[in-house]
Amino acid sequence: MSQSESISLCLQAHKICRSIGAREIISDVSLNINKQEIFGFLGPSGSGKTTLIKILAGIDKATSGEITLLGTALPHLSMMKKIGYMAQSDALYHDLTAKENLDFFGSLFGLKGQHFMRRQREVLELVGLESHAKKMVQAYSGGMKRRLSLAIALIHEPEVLILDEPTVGIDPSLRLMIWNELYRLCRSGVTILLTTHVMDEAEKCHRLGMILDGRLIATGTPEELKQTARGTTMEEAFLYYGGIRK
Ligand SMILES: Nc1ncnc2c1ncn2[C@@H]1O[C@H](COP(=O)(O)OP(=O)(O)OP(=O)(O)O)[C@@H](O)[C@H]1O
Repeated sequence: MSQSESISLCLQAHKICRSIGAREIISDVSLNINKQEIFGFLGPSGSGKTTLIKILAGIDKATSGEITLLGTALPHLSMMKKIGYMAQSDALYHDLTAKENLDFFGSLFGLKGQHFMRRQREVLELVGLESHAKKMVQAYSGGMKRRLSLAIALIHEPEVLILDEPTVGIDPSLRLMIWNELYRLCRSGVTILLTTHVMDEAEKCHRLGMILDGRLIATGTPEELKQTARGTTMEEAFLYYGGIRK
C-alpha cells in the first residue's frame, strides 16, 4: 500500500475471526474504511454485525486477525478518546438524569468547564432532548434512551463514531435530523461506522459491507452493489450476494 493510501485510511481489518466456544461468529473479515466515510454494515438479525463492530471499536477482541485504527493497532487504550461508541442495548444510568449521565460519561474523557457545558447543550439539542435534560432516564421512552446514548457517544467529539443501529425506535423527522448531523460530522472530518438491518437506511451510507453468517459477502457503494446484482433495490442486491437470487 502506498503512503498516501495509508494516510487516507481510517481503519484496516485483516482476516478477523471471532469464535465463542466451538462456534465461529465472525469468519475471515478483511476490509479498509476510508477517513470521512460513512460505512454501514448491513445484515439480518444474528448475522454478526454487533460482534464485528465491537471488535472494530476495540471493545471486544478478535480470536485472530489484526485491526489498525488511525495507524494504531487495536486494542489500545489511547484510542478510546478517539472513538465514540453507541451500543445497541443502552448503557445508561437509569437512576440519574440525562444531564447527570452526560456529566459522568464526559468526565471519563476528562471534559470539564465551559467547553463541557457548551458541548452538553449542543449534543442534547442535536438529539432533541434539551427540554428533558433534568428528567430521570428511567422515565424516558425507548427512543429517548437511544437519543441520549447517541448524545453520549458524541460528547467528546470523537474522530471515529461507531454506532450500533443508531436510529432504531426514533421517529422519521428526528431520524432525518440525525442523518443530517452524521453527514455534517463526516464533512468536518469524522469517520462513521454503523450497523443497520434497514435497507433504506443502508442506502444513505457512502459504502456498505453486507454481512451474512459472520462473513463479509460484498462491499461497495449502494449503487455499485445494486448494479452488480442487476437489482433495483438493496433487498434484491442482498439476496443476490447471499446466493438466494441469481
Ligand atoms: N456472548 C455470546 N455468546 C454466544 N453467542 C453469541 C454471543 N454474542 C453473540 N452471539 C451469537 O453470535 C451471532 C451474531 O450475533 P450479533 O449480535 O453479532 O448479530 P447481529 O447481526 O448484530 O444481530 P442483531 O441485528 O439482531 O443485533 C448470533 O447468532 C448470536 O446469537
